[in-house]
Amino acid sequence: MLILENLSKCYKSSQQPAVAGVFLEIKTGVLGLLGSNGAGKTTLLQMLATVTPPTSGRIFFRDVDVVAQPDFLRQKLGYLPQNFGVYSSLTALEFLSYFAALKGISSRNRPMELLELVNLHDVSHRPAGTFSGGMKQRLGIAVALLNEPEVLIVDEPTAGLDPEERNRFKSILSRIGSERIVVFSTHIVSDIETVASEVAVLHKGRIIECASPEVLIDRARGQVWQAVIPSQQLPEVQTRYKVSSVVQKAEGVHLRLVCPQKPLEDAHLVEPTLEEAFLAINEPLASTGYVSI
Ligand SMILES: Nc1ncnc2c1ncn2[C@@H]1O[C@H](COP(=O)(O)OP(=O)(O)OP(=O)(O)O)[C@@H](O)[C@H]1O
Repeated sequence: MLILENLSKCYKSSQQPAVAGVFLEIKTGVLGLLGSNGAGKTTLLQMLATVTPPTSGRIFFRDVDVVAQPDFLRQKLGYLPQNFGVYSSLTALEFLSYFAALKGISSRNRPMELLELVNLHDVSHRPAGTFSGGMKQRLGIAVALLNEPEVLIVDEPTAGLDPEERNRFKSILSRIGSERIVVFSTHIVSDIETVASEVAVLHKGRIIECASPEVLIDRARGQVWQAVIPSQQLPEVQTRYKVSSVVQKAEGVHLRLVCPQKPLEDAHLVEPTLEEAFLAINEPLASTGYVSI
């Protein structure tokens, strides 16, 4: 288990802390760290990955304080940073073999085993520079897994990927998360939906929610409504309520909105989506620009 205790990070150039007083207990499984741009996700993951030290607070891995002893976690850690780059002229196999040598991995078979795991074995002899964004990300995961880490940290892995690549990537993360700690950050709610066993929501450096997707959806039951309104009423409804979807049809505008009480006379309750569960959490989230794709 990874335990974050009152973790904070203040950069010298900024008056606001990037991460402020975070407490978290991270167990085996996939933790999705959800937050809008600038919420502090990268800073938090960099502290977890022992790349940057916290200004205050502690991180424990198996009861060892890894702020004081970073090497204890580093040996058991895989980290895929946000801007992972490949050496374009090296083939996937050469690239992995190069990192295997750097990390002191003696098994000659390990690079090919990992290329199979991330489904790149068929293109192992292709230069990595010719790969799509998703293929490069999968190669990055293979690099992060070289040392068989117990903790895998992945920063915004699905940014810029098409839906098919995104799904492939998520299924790899969920397979890895069945036996290790995986922490990945995103600002896309639908990324969390199918892969994360727990979700922590970061807002202005603070964790404002941490629960499983099922619990979050359950809490939103009774607060999500569907209604059909004339299109001229839409601007007013949008200013008064948290509207989660709008579909224009011949008979009027079909909309879904999040509200603790019945908002409109003809509204009826519907099953919440995870995105609506986030809208229901509290006010700041409504304006943080989460997108569902
Ligand atoms: N090296 C740095 N020096 C000063 N301020 C920084 C530094 N890195 C991040 N920040 C600031 O800390 C805050 C959190 O940034 P961070 O990159 O951790 O957020 P994020 O949630 O990962 O954002 P994004 O989704 O855009 O990557 C922001 O206000 C950012 O401007």
